[in-house]
Amino acid sequence: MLQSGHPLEETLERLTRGLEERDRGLARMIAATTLRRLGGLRGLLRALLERGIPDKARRVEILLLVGAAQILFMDVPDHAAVGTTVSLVGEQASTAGFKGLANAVLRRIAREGRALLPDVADQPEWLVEGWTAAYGPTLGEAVARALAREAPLDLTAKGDAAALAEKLGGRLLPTGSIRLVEAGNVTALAGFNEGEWWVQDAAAALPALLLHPAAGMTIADLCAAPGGKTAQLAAAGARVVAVDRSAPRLRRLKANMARLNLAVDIVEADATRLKAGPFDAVLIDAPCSATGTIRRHPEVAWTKAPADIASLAALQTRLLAHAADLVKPGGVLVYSTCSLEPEEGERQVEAFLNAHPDFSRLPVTPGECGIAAEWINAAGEVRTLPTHLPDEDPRFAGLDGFFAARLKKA
Ligand SMILES: C[S@@+](CC[C@H](N)C(=O)[O-])C[C@H]1O[C@@H](n2cnc3c(N)ncnc32)[C@H](O)[C@@H]1O
Repeated sequence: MLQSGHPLEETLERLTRGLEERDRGLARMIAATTLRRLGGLRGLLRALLERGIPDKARRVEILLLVGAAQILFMDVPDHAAVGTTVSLVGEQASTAGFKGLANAVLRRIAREGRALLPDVADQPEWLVEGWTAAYGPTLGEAVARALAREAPLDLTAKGDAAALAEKLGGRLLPTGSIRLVEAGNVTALAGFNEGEWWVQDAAAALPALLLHPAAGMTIADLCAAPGGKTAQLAAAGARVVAVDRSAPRLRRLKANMARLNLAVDIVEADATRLKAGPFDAVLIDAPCSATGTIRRHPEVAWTKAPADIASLAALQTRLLAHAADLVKPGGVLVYSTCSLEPEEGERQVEAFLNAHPDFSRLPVTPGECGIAAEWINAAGEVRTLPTHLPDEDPRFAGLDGFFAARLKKA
């Protein structure tokens, strides 16, 4: 998966087909924990294996990472983690010769525990350096640490959020999202089949709120699938034109709207060439590196490279430039990304405003839509971080890293 760049969920879906739900859950947890802690775990193996592992036995390294993750970060009994890993190493002729080594390394990790972990970040260095440059050394490192934690489950209610929070025993956040921990299988939660809510990180719900959607407004959602923000706009009564260039993703959007019983116009198109509008409001929830979602998708940290950020930023620039023409005079444009990288957020908007003097920021104000002052930057844009929304109980803490700017056309 790390080589192919395929998403973790997709890979697990394929590899665990046919397993019982409990075993699938355990496999998911082992894989996600290994990826969340990959930086530290790799450093640990480098320190313990003075001579390294030959390239032809890469599988041994992967098994050791997975074994160490279970010993150091999961409730799996040490003897079980050691035993399973060593027998997997012994299963293939090409790696069987490393059984003794695997046994010795894992037993040492079990004996000495987390004290053995080197003082290195769990996220790739180039990303940590970028966050340190963007947010300062203290906050940048705190962001990297917060991204290694598991995220809670946030839901957006189609109707009365307070009533739904009570029904599900969840916590109602100031922005209207509902936060649950240890929810298990989401499709088994009350109200799923009835279309009363959908899964959406609390920060991901902010861009649509900034438009103050209401009946009588026509809104183009230019990068709409799978439809989290489309659903918010439609549930508020707006007429929504949901555009996306991916047919499979639009099929998911369609299924989601059917479950939620929401009607939207669906258009399969490249939004950089779309001929439509002008609209009262346009939302661009642009494709991005998704580094703000590493808590939920830990593979993102290891499957993205600096060149991806540059090419995504170029696409974002084109999307913004074309969207400018789709907004009617006096209308509003919200641009958002689930990225922590300023190239995909703050700098994108700065460049757009320099090139489009008919647009200006419509700053977000503290308290608007329940948005805390801490989540708003000096320019009046939303910049959430995984360190935001702290809580005594870490299972309830954090937000995805999101950027959202609201711009008004003269
Ligand atoms: C961040 S996701 C959108 C998530 C969605 N707004 C939500 O809240 O559920 C970005 C989407 O942009 C779409 N996309 C990428 N390039 C596009 C383009 N040129 N035109 C239209 N859609 C595009 C992708 O297919 C993807 O579905």
